[in-house]
Amino acid sequence: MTETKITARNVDVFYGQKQAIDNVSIDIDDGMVTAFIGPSGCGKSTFLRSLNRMNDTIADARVTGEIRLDGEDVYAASMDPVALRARVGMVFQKPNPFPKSIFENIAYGPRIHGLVQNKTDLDEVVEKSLVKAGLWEEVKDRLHDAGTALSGGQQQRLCIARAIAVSPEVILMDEPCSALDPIATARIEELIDELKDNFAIVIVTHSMQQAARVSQRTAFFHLGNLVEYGETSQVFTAPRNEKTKDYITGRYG
Ligand SMILES: Nc1ncnc2c1ncn2[C@@H]1O[C@H](COP(=O)(O)OP(=O)(O)OP(=O)(O)O)[C@@H](O)[C@H]1O
Repeated sequence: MTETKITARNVDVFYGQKQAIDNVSIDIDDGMVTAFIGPSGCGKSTFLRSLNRMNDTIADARVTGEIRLDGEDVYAASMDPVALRARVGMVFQKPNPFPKSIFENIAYGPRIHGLVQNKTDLDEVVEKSLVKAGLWEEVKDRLHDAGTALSGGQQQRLCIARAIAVSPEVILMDEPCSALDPIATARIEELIDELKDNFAIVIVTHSMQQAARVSQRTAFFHLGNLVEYGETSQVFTAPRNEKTKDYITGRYG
């Protein structure tokens, strides 16, 4: 049975006086991939970042409305943003490994969140995370090499492994393949498909083909509004809204 992981109600996001997200309400389900699509500047990344309070780091950004993770108010004073971002992890456009070894990239999170008691536990978490991210076989003999020495696609899988290492419930991905070649992209897409059974995944993508390939739900944003949200197959084959139809048929973008 489908379970809702995140509920957003009447969410507005402002940068100073400028409104970037206008009254968005959406339920994001567990155990599947939700794609956010829409023309450049429509607010996809802004809304994505509001789900784990990454907008808190932008000085003049302001979020109103309600966002709940498993019923808990994400913006409550009692919610620790650092703990929240471990529960709702994030993978960015450009792979951004720490300037540390492959091992340390993964070990850092579990250590600071107190998820491991000793070196054996830590080794196990590092291995499991790299296995889940499909990177273990490629790096197991060079765990102490710099993470930045990996290829772009490997670095992105390292960043996914780093997110997984702290046992998140949700993984937010902001155009995770935009800096990758088609082969590395295909590898990440396969990985997203494998991971979806254990996490709720939300992906912002400019590629409608990618949204169609990897997601089960698609949300179409336009000028800060959520125009249409539904099963990916429905949104792509029988869009209910004219604007969605125009966008997916390439009439504007
Ligand atoms: N840090 C910021 N300060 C001020 N305005 C911003 C900031 N980030 C985004 N915006 C504005 O908010 C609006 C939504 O931007 P956002 O990046 O969320 O859109 P997007 O749909 O993800 O775009 P793209 O597909 O080009 O990445 C845009 O008008 C943008 O210029």
